[in-house]
Amino acid sequence: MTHLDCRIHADREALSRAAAERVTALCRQAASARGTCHLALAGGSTPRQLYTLLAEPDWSRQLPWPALQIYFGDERAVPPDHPDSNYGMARSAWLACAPLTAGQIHPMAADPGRIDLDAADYAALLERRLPRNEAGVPVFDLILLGLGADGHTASLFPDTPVLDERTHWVAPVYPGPGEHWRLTLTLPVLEAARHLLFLVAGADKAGAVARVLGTPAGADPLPAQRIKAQGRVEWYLDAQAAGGLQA
Ligand SMILES: O=C1O[C@H](COP(=O)(O)O)[C@@H](O)[C@H](O)[C@H]1O
Repeated sequence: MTHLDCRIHADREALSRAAAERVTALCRQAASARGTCHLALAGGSTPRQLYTLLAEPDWSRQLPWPALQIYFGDERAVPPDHPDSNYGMARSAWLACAPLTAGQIHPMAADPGRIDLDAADYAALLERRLPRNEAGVPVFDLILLGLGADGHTASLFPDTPVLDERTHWVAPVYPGPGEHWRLTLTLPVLEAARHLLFLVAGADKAGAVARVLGTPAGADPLPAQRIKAQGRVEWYLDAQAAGGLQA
């Protein structure tokens, strides 16, 4: 990865406040430089507190609302009101009270019965709405990401074929028995983004963080280690998640 930048915060609360400040600043920068900010949200437990903060008036008034276009980095094939829906979580924590029109929010619809078509539809949406780089890859201004204890990011799981996907911008993933099918942005899209912001909290992530940030990629890199970012990558960790890094 290039331009690696890692910040360690005392706890989840401090991490979320710092991330709210950074996300707000990056959205404002994109809006003033290019008129639009194409922002992809992460799901999972870590960003919920960030979204809740962004819904508060002090943060909300700083966001360039008319310029925001909101997308998702990954999604499970569940209805929006399902507890595992990334869109459902972002909607209840933030988007439901945001001054956005429906046309500014782009949930990643995923239905297990037509998952390939859903992937193609979301990729086509990205091609229509986002600027593209010289290789034709849609370019986000900012993608928020998390890191699972197993090293997955977005829904790029270790040892799944999606890690080799270079020609489709959105792909289906089946993480394993008992799991929902998912859709995810693929590595070329993460790599083309202007900014990637990883938010990682909790002691269960310490091993994955130490491996991704503290060791060379080696022969069997974790999904997050495979990202050859063309833009800037920033890691916001809490002290527990950073616990395996050398001081
Ligand atoms: O499965 C997922 O997990 C990752 C990490 O989530 P967290 O709960 O450990 O914060 C998340 O980034 C991704 O969007 C989600 O679908």
